[in-house]
Amino acid sequence: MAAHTDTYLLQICHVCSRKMSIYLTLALVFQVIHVHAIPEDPLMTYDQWYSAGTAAYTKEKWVSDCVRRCKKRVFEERPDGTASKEVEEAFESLKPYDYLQLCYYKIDNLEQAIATAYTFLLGNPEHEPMRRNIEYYRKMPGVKLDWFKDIELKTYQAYYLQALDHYKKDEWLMVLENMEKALQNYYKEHEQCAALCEEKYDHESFPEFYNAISDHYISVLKCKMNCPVKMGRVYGKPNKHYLADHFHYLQFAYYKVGNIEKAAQAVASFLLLKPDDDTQFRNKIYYLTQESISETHFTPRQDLMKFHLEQTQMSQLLRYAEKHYISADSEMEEKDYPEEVPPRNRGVNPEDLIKTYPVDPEGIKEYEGHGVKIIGDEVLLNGTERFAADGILTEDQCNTLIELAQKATIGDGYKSLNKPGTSPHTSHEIFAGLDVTKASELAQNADVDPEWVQLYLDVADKARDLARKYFVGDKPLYFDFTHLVCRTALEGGINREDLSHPIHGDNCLLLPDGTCKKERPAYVQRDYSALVYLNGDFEGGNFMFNYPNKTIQSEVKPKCGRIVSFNASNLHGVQPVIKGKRCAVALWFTLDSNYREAAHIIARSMLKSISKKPTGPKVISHTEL
Ligand SMILES: O=C(O)CCC(=O)C(=O)O
Ligand SMILES: [Fe+2]
Repeated sequence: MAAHTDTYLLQICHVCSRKMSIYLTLALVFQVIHVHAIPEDPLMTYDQWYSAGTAAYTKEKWVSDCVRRCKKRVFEERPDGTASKEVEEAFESLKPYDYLQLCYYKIDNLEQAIATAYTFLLGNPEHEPMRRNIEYYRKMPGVKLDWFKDIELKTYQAYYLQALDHYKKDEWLMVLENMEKALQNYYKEHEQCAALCEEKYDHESFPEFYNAISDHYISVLKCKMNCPVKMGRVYGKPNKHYLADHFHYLQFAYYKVGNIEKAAQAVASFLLLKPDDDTQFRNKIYYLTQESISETHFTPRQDLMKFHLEQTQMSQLLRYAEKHYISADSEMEEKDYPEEVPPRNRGVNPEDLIKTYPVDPEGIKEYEGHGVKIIGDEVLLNGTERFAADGILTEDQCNTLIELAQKATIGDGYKSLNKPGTSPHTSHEIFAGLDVTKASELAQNADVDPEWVQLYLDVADKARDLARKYFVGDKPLYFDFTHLVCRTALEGGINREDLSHPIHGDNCLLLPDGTCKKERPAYVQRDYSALVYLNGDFEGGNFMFNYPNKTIQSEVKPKCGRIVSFNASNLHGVQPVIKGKRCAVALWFTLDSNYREAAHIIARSMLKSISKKPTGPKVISHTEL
């Protein structure tokens, strides 16, 4: 490469390169940072600008093209805020830096030539000519090391890369400091990226007003959904798990500095984004073996939950739009949004064991053996994949488990949603729960009789066995989460219009149109659910299966030893507990071994290690049905 010194050419090149860099800055700035700088030539589109620059470059017409472009001085508004696909792709592969570096070199701006060459090479490490250029620059006299810098690097990426550097050197506190900053800057950058999607939208035709609004909105949503993809590029290379990876490094660094709770939280955050990750699942099992850690510590971080919820809602909206608006080519309808509370007092007093609409007595089957009797099937319970049975626990066993539940922490399991002392679902009840890990810790600390915990684990096993036999046959069914919960009515809730537990599916997000989407943050891994009831001496609190419009399909009145089990997508809820305390063991099962709850295994081994041997016949056996 030979440097030109001709002054005129130098000027022209300067203009060209300025246009290129204005374009670069503007296109990136305009699209990413939302700053409306006024360019020299407001009528030129980005595409025109880009092709002008590249034409001047490729034809080595450093004079004519640049001059022609530079003479055009019209001060109107830029006609197009977006670039074509090809131009966008060129930018993504950092191609403009290739042009720019030569331009800078030709006008003897070595510092910028080096920075642009270096930036290009980072994104295109296999590019031999640029590698040779860099070698050439390195050997030039007067060149400073800090001229080799990445112009494209954003703050969020810079912190991320710094954190990785510290990670390599085992500097854990520095990893934490930089990775936390990287995360906060990622969210900020994402906000800006999403804000830019609100830019004007060019309609191909002239649709009528409502269609125009819908089209625009859909295009904005699509653009916003693409932000994490765009932002996951480091040095021009895509990383699909860029955001999730932050939590991987955070969990390790928090572990290294001894903050196991934050490490567990980071694992849960990672799994929220990438639920089938084996390594993090194994980490989770490992952390669960630590004394201070229980299942409840595996709650994703608030900032991520907020971010993830927004993403999920956007994708739901987009799907909804694609299904109902784009494909059907019709307007979205609001009219069949269901009511929040199902119609009650349908003239039937829920006194019977099971109330169904309609009732089919023929559907009742006796389930032979071992004291368990199926009292409700798909016909009786008026829906698919569901059953109810009696006799899974004796009165004594129910009382023991209720006693164990007294040790439950208020709000346990729903920490993030719950005001202390009330239920996450209704302000008229107290909600307190105990998971198996917590229960076994209580046994270990001699706060409860280990037999009680053994009973808790055994009834969970029995419920799982029943569900497996009823729904899946020979395949294994794993525990996903197990929770002993009591809901206690507060005074003065007689005329309540709310529910104890709003209508929901256990593995999906219920949308206003009554469909239930299997998407995070719902626990999509859950395949079957079961409730084992421990008492019936309270008012209200019937379990119900519901139609998508939230009206009732069938009800189950809780009583000691009764189990209701169903496909986790079945819509269901709990009617308000008007008086007294309602206790149950809630269980969620999964067919996916990646999600198996390690807590049961750990709890059993904890119990084994407790010297006090269980006595008496309270423990139920894992009998075949
Ligand atoms: O307690 C019940 O009957 C149902 C509770 C429930 O649906 C849940 O916790 O997801
Ligand atoms: Fe549920």
